Amino acid sequence: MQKVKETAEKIRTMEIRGAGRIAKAAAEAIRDYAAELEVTSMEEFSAKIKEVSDLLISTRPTAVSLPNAVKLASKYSSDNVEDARQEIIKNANLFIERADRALEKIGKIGSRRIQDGDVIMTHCNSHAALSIITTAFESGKDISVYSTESRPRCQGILTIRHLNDFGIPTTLIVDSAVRYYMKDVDKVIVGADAIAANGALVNKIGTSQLALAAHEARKSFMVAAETFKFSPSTIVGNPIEIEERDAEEIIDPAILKELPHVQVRNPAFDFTPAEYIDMIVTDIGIIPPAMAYTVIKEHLGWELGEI
Ligand SMILES: O=P(O)(O)OC[C@H]1O[C@H](OP(=O)(O)O)[C@H](O)[C@@H]1O
Repeated sequence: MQKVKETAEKIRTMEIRGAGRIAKAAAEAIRDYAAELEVTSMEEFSAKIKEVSDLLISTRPTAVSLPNAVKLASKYSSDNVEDARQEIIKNANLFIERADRALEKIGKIGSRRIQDGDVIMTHCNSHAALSIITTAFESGKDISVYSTESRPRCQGILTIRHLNDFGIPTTLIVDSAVRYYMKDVDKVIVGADAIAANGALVNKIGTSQLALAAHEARKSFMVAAETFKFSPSTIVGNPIEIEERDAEEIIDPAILKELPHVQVRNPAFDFTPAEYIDMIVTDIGIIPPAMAYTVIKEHLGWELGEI
């Protein structure tokens, strides 16, 4: 349990972050917990697996990859402990392998849509979006990137380091410079924390500003998302909760204490409506946002069981 608690804490504090990475970390945590779990009955086994699943899911509320991963990894049908344990180990490993393969596939599929000479803008730090960009560059395309700072956690710094390691010409800009530079950009590529059944995207706060600016400037807006980023529960109209993080990510609490009339809001994500999205690059191919429901139904729904 201690190891699961540590992983949960790392996800909560964002030491482990990125919708895909937290999903993989949760699957690993459940697998290792199940492998070592000592119980005397199946009831106890089920209760313990549920307890760790709930703990992991509670760490961050928005990225649907997390509950999807937990549900897929902790799935078992056997009614004896040893077989159920082996099922969980197998399902968790399957999820982890699938997640790694998905990133590669998204890179291959998405990079075909990048033209030689393209200037790309990206936001935050998405491993899926970066897979497209670096695959295109490695296939010999002469591209360059504008990367936003992505306040308040500044994940843009991770992105520029990654792009720099590949030797990709990159410009770091503040979030408020997105519209100013959009005229110089050919394509916007962002990741996803969740995609709703109606094709709306939930991603790092500020993503919808990139989408609006791209729409205004008639630039292409591409989303890179593994199929496990699609949200099954949105089929039945459940909303996706937007995580609001601590004020101290934005302002020193000592300063805030001196300002009794000031409050701070710090939503970590926003919604981009489907009409601003040209395509979603998934591991099963490129789809228009209107096909989100089909992805959930045919590639997630059955595996996740009852919504
Ligand atoms: O799964 P990958 O593509 O890496 O990232 C997807 C998204 O997850 C991140 O969330 P956070 O930084 O954990 O809040 C960003 O919003 C990013 O766009």
